[in-house]
Amino acid sequence: MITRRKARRVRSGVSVAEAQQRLIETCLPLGTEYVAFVEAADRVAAEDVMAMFPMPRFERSGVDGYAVNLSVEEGITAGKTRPCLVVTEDISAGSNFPRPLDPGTAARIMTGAEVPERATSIVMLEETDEYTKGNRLYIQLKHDVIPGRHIARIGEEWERGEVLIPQGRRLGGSDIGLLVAAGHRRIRVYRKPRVGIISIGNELLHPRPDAGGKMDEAMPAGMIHNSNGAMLAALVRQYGGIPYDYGIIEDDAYKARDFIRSVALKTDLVITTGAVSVGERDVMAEVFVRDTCLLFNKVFMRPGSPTSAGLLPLTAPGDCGDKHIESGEEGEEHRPGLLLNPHSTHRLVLGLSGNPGACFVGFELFASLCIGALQGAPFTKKDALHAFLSEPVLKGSPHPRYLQGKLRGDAGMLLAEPLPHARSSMMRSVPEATCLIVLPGGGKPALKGALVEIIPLGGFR
Ligand SMILES: Nc1nc2c(c(=O)[nH]1)N[C@H]1C(S)=C(S)[C@@H](COP(=O)(O)OP(=O)(O)OC[C@H]3O[C@@H](n4cnc5c(N)ncnc54)[C@H](O)[C@@H]3O)O[C@H]1N2
Ligand code: MOO
Repeated sequence: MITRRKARRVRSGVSVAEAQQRLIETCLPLGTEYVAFVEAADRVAAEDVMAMFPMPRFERSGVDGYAVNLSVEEGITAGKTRPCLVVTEDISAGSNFPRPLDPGTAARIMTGAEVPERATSIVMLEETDEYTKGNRLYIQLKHDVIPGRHIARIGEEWERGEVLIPQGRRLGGSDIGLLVAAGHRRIRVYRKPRVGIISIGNELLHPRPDAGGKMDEAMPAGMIHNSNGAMLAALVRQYGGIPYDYGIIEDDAYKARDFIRSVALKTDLVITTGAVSVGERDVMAEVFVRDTCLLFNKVFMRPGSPTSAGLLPLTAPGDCGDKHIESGEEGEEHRPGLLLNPHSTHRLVLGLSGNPGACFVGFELFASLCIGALQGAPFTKKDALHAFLSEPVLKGSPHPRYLQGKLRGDAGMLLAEPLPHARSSMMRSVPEATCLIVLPGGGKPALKGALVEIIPLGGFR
């Protein structure tokens, strides 16, 4: 039997990339559902969307002007007098079946209107002089007329059956415009992951959102507000999940496990914050080793090194937790084989640090990927870019650091500025951060002007 103390110390450390890979392997896309286009923003397409008809569907005028029926010789006059045409029709956008245009005549036509049959070109309004004779309208052409000008041909933009929106695409406003233009009223999307959020710590006070006013009046010494729970819920929503904030639980490993299991049964992913380190009350450290199929419980990074993840069996305590305890020695790697269907039998529990800065970084590096993968959004690994460090970072670290930073341009170069309160225990800088600055491990300081990897923060598409 493993002791409680040992459970907290048995650590299975991995790199950030390995931790991301292990998480992604367990996050299979959830089921799908149809939503109306008005509900589809920020959802992920679960099917290829094909055009129901070509675009344009009819020959369309690109300008306000006159449709003309002229032979090439009549239109391109090589210095001879340009033709004068009688206007026989007035075609506005939305008119159906305009009458075919007789040779040598013109029809007034608006942008977006259907071009009449036998029209050879559209002449812009500005390129004609209009005059009336008797009660008839005529136009005098001021320039040569190039055949086919300003006529958008059927299927010029897309043909019927072409894939316009690929499966796996997170839908923005422009995708929804395309969806409707292509003839669809609804789209099949992946279900939004339900994400249970649990904050652990006896020092935490629940900020009741409905209480109104300031919250600090009756706050006992030693207590703090559960700001991580609120932050995580908002971040989950930002990344397309549905947050369920289950509030605060006390530092008791068995109660924590049972509570987490009850949350896991109602959600698709559980995120906890706090109690993952090595302290006496760090009960999540115990839960991960004893009760889950551990994926990792240490990541070689700062901040957030105690970040942990495991698959919690949904039925009675599964034997995979026990297996890890039997074989687990301090620092030894133990990883379950990939489960065939983690959704149905187990639930992924991601344990983020309680330190607010570390909790934020952990969310951006790990939780956001899980929420994306559960929605079928392609795994982008948060593409890394590079920028020049605007200030030196003197404090080295044996493990890579993920510093909150702000991106700005200077003389055409991208600079990454480390933020002053970018510490694990602090959250003041978090709202200002637009990237994470990745500083390699090895203990050396990073110099001003060094080219560093950056991970832009925010949504993914
Ligand atoms: N002896 C050691 N101590 C610590 C180690 C270590 O290796 N050995 N690691 C340190 C590192 S690194 C980190 S990070 C923290 C991680 O601690 P936990 O994730 O277990 O978090 P807690 O101990 O529960 O809390 C840390 C800190 O954050 C505050 N907190 C917790 N929950 C919330 C919340 N929901 N909202 C706002 N603030 C929260 C909590 O009050 C603490 O101040 O451990 C180091 N220690
Ligand atoms: O890993 Mo901790 O988040 O550095 O302070």
